This record gives sequence, structure tokens and C-alpha cells, in this order.
Amino acid sequence: MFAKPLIVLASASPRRRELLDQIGVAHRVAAADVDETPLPGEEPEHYVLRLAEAKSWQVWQTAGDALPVLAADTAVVVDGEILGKPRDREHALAMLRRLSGRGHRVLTGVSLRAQQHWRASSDTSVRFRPLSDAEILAYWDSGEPCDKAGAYAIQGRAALFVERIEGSFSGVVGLPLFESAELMRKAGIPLLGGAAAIAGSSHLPVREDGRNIMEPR
Ligand SMILES: Cc1cn([C@H]2C[C@H](O)[C@@H](COP(=O)(O)OP(=O)(O)OP(=O)(O)O)O2)c(=O)[nH]c1=O
Repeated sequence: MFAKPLIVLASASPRRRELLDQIGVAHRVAAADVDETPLPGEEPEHYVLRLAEAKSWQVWQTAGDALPVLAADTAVVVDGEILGKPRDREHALAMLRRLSGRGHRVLTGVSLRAQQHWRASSDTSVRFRPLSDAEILAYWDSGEPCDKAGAYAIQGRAALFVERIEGSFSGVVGLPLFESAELMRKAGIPLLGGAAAIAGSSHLPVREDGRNIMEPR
């Protein structure tokens, strides 16, 4: 028997589903379809939060069953530039060559929408060892890069490239579980049998009026 869903996950990403399963949050899925083009000069944290909010809003408007809606967006950032999912093979190879032998950041924005709106983000530093061109080509052939931000999956074979990570592993995979759980507790969604809000948390609720509200935190 399936557990009754507690939330709607506004995502087509199998990784996000698996991560929610990992912490035992029963959910149903309704994918959102939003334009992922960054605004001119947009800061990476603004970008991932804006897209996460747009995804949760789109599903909230159409879901109809009043369940809280959770959405996320992940971007790789190198030299201040946002790398999304690669368009094609050449784009993926160029991204991987750029990430080789240096550090980058992975940002994930999370939005949880019910009668109120809450949001959070994770910012993780990842360092790749130098990659040979043969390795990069073989990695493309593995099929892993094509639907991943930055053209890699830390939870897959790209684990072979990661020298160091500081921050949220689940955030890199696409849904920072610690931060998401804080938001879910605030919304009264029971986790491990409890539903109490976390005292002193820094995540502030966001006014609910349907617009993207991006005041600095
Ligand atoms: C960096 C990295 C990203 N990713 C994935 C997570 C996301 O699925 C994807 C980033 O693209 P997103 O646009 O964040 O998500 P999505 O289009 O896959 O899914 P949806 O919008 O429907 O929720 O990259 C990994 O799986 N592993 C990694 O190591």
C-alpha cells in the first residue's frame, strides 16, 4: 500500500524524487515547465531561487488539492557564470573542460508553497581534479552528463572527478535535504513523526501574492 502524499514535488527529476524518498516524505509528482534562461546580469542565488519559486507557483496554481508544493533548481557556477544543463555534446564537453582541475560552486534554490511561502538555498564548493580529454569524452559517452547542471552527476561516475566537496551533497544532487526539511517542518509537514518548527531558524516566510519576491536575506 502506498502512503498518502504529504506534498507535491514540482519536478521531473528522478534525483529529487529519490532524495525525498530518502527522508521518508510521501509525495506525488507534478512537473513544472519554466523558462530557465538567466536574466541579464542575474546573480546565481537569485537565479536558482527565482526558478524554484516559478516552478512551485506553476504547480500550486494548477494542483487543486491544496497540498504544499516543493520545487528546486540547481545551477553550477564558475567564474560567476551560471552553467545550466548542456544543450548538446559540444556544450557538455566545453563545460567539463572548464571544470577540470579547479573549484566551482553548486547552488540549489528550494521553494515550498502552501498558504505561506518559504524558501532556502544551499551553496556548495566542489573541486575537480584535472581531467584528461579522453576521460571527458568517455564520460560523455556514459550518457550521464546530458540532463545535469554543469554536465555532471556527483552521485554517478563524476564521483571519480571530485577531489573535495564542502557543503551539501544532496544540494549538489538537486535537493538539499537539511534545508528542505527545515522548510517542511515550518509548514507543519511531519518528519520522523514530529512536526514542530525549528526555533531560531533564519529562513523567513515570503509574502504570498504570486510574484517572485527576491528581497535580500
Ligand atoms: C551538479 C549536479 C546536477 N544534477 C542534476 C539535478 C537536476 O535534476 C539537474 C539540474 O537541472 P534543474 O533545472 O535544476 O532540474 P531538472 O530540469 O532536472 O528538473 P525539474 O526542473 O523538473 O525539477 O541536474 C545531478 O543530478 N547531479 C549533480 O551532481
